[in-house]
Amino acid sequence: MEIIQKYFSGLSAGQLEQFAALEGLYREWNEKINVISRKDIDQLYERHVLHSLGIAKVISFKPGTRIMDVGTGGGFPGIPLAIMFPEAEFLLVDSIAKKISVVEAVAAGLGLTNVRAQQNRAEKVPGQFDFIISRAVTAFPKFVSLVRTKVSARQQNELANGILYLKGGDFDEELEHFKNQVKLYALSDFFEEEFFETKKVIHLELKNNRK
Ligand SMILES: C[S@@+](CC[C@H](N)C(=O)[O-])C[C@H]1O[C@@H](n2cnc3c(N)ncnc32)[C@H](O)[C@@H]1O
Repeated sequence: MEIIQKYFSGLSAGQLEQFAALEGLYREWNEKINVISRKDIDQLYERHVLHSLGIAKVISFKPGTRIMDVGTGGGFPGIPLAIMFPEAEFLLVDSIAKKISVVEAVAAGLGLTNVRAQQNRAEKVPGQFDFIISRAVTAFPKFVSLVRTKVSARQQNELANGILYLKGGDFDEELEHFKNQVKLYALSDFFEEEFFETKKVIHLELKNNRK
């Protein structure tokens, strides 16, 4: 929990309470439905919460921004970002119903009013969003093809609407086709822990977003 305050000052008492409550909620729910590996749950704040908040180092979502988290699993990166940006609207989507039930329970436990959860395949979700966020779902080119039509043309943030994808390791090959279109933000520029050494936020602006 201290690791969140180390990198994000100015959180309200309510936000601090919500971040603090995550550990108990995930421990409780992870016993019923496994959404986080046992090894990782001991490092929940670094590997899941702070990693998700890497996106908050790249953009501060304006109030009213609509964000879809695709393949959210137990709620990452969507839940920590929904705590961070209470005035932005988050739709957390996963194709597996059990995972969505964990997301709903955690969001209710935190009292988050800006989170909706939907069991669906990303490509079937109706509507459009300013940003599609995601971590660890599929190879980048496939991901782009899944969500290409889901990005709204109405711009309301400094960063152009599109995809914000959390990736680690060597993904040069996956980005080959998008080389001149993506912008990479190294999380090691923001966070000093070894876990973030190769972690990046990939931003891809998506235009031509008609169906
Ligand atoms: C490895 S997990 C990652 C979960 C979470 N994003 C995280 O980083 O902890 C990938 C998740 O993506 C979901 N998924 C894969 N393809 C999907 C699709 N087309 N639409 C919705 N969910 C999908 C899977 O059900 C799974 O829960």
